[in-house]
Amino acid sequence: MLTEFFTMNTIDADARQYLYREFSEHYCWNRNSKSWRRRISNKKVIGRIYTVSPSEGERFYLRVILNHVKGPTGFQDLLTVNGITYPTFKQAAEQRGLLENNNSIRQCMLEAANIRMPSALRRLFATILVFCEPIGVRDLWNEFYLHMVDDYPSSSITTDVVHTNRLLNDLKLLLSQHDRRITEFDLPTITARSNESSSMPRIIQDELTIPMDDEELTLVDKLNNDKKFVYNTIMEVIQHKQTMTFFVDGPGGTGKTFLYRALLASLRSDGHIAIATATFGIVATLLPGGRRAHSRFKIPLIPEASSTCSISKQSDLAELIRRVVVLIWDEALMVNRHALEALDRILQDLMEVNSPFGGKVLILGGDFRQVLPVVPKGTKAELLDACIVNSPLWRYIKILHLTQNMRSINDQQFSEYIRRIGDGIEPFAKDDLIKVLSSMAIPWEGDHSIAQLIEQVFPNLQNHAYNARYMVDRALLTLINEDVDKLNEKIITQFPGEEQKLYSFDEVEDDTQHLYQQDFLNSISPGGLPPHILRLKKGAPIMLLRNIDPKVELCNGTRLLCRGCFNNVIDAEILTGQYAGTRVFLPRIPLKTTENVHLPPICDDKVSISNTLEFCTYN
Ligand SMILES: Nc1ncnc2c1ncn2[C@@H]1O[C@H](COP(=O)(O)OP(=O)(O)OP(=O)(O)O)[C@@H](O)[C@H]1O
Repeated sequence: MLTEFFTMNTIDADARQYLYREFSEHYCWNRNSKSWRRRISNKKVIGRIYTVSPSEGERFYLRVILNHVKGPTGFQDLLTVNGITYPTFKQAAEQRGLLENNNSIRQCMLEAANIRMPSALRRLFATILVFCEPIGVRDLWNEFYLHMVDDYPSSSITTDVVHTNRLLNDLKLLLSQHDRRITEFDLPTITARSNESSSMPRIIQDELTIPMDDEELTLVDKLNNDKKFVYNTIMEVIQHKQTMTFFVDGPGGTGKTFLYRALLASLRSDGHIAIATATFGIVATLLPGGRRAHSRFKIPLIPEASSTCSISKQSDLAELIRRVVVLIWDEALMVNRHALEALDRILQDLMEVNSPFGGKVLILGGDFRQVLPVVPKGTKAELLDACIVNSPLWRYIKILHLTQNMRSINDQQFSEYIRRIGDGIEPFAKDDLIKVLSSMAIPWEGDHSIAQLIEQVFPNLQNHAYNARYMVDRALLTLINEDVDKLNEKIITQFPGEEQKLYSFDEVEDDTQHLYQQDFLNSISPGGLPPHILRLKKGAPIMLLRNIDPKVELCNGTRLLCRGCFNNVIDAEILTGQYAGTRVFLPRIPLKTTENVHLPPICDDKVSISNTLEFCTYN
């Protein structure tokens, strides 16, 4: 059947659009003539390939390739990758990026080193140390040392030791942003300090030296009336060293971020320390020196009623928090109240003050019209219970309101419309559906309306593939991942140039008997994990789904432009924010679902396996 499948692919162009397992859905097998012929009936057929255990060696790798290569014309074709024919299916599968290769971390560094961007390479090396738990760190150091120091100035008297120390100090700084120490890794010892002048902890120095351009200092003068009132109320409390927790409530676009920036600029320019955080990394990037609240305060990822933050009283972070005059937490409504309660507990403990948030001035911000915190598979009651407004702390919070929409100040009709929806007073057109303004809508007239939508949002896409400005201003948003995948599929084909496919390596932890087949794992995308196949082209916009490097604003939600794509690394350019234009390397990193995925139970003659297992992917 397989060799006849090859034959059909040689003679029938239509056949070549299918994988082997899909082929039998369109062609049927004639036992007598031992050949395939096109199906005539519309009967639904499900295609599959016999399962093969990894212990069967080459047969297993042949199956892996068959599950990814459409229209092969023979074994030779399957063994050939980029014009080179490999002696085994295993090698061919590795070359196609279908197998996790022991060597893939080295390959990743190698691919990145060829692009000759030493500072991005140093950052990549630190990312690999933090996320990929590589074996043979010293070998990687030795092999890529020269590439990583390539841009350090050299003179006739510069010794190797100078470069080594400089590189180690740079790595130390990069690792410290992930709360990791360089001494945890098998790297040479630093024999000379960088020019750190004071004994002040690095974390405090960083806060005191957050860069601020002149524009930030002018924001206070530009505040409109409602923001001015909120600003003065907060500043008065800070200046009189009183304690208070505020909640700044404002629909999207009313200038909450603008207000925080004005507050931060005023306080920091007076030499005060003000910590800026947000629930999501991408929101935090809008604030100078902003960090994700969970990572800044070391809040557990899934906080519970009695959780606390893991900050020891003697740590530098504790010292920083003691010196802080104000803490800002944007988009606080989208966080589980247990996270806020954990912060309250740790602040009381660190400050040794028995009042809400240890007597610190805390500014929470958000919009009551936004979505509530996520409680996976939670009931309505559980969802409501998770909101910070239902925390016992809420009664200590003073609410301040912003009302004037500054983002659409020149479009009152839209601004009013958005407010009515948020307040729940826009009349329903039918059931619980509201009518979208006709100026914003493309009428649904069948599938071609999708093409129309794409054309409307990305006009003349082919001519703008590398245009960062063009990409920044455009995005299609949808509610569910399935639609995202469908739209991505359509849009990526419109980009010029050759497509590169990147595959994840999926596995179920503790499934030593390989009861879950690769192709099954590849076919599911549990929450938070990307799809098995990433189709990329140079010039295509991409979005990062993981907090990799908050310092350069590389976090969940950062938008980038693909500048190059290899089997183990993506060369990308940051599109927005302070670091727009910076080139970064994105390696494959292991990802794990935050919760157990309910996989179907597998029953075997001898084995049955529980159906809630952790699912990992290496994307
Ligand atoms: N007083 C002001 N003067 C001029 N522009 C302003 C003012 N306040 C806000 N803006 C502008 O209005 C836009 C929206 O402001 P901002 O992003 O601060 O709102 P937001 O409430 O944080 O919105 P969201 O909740 O959607 O994040 C920004 O472009 C900001 O620069």
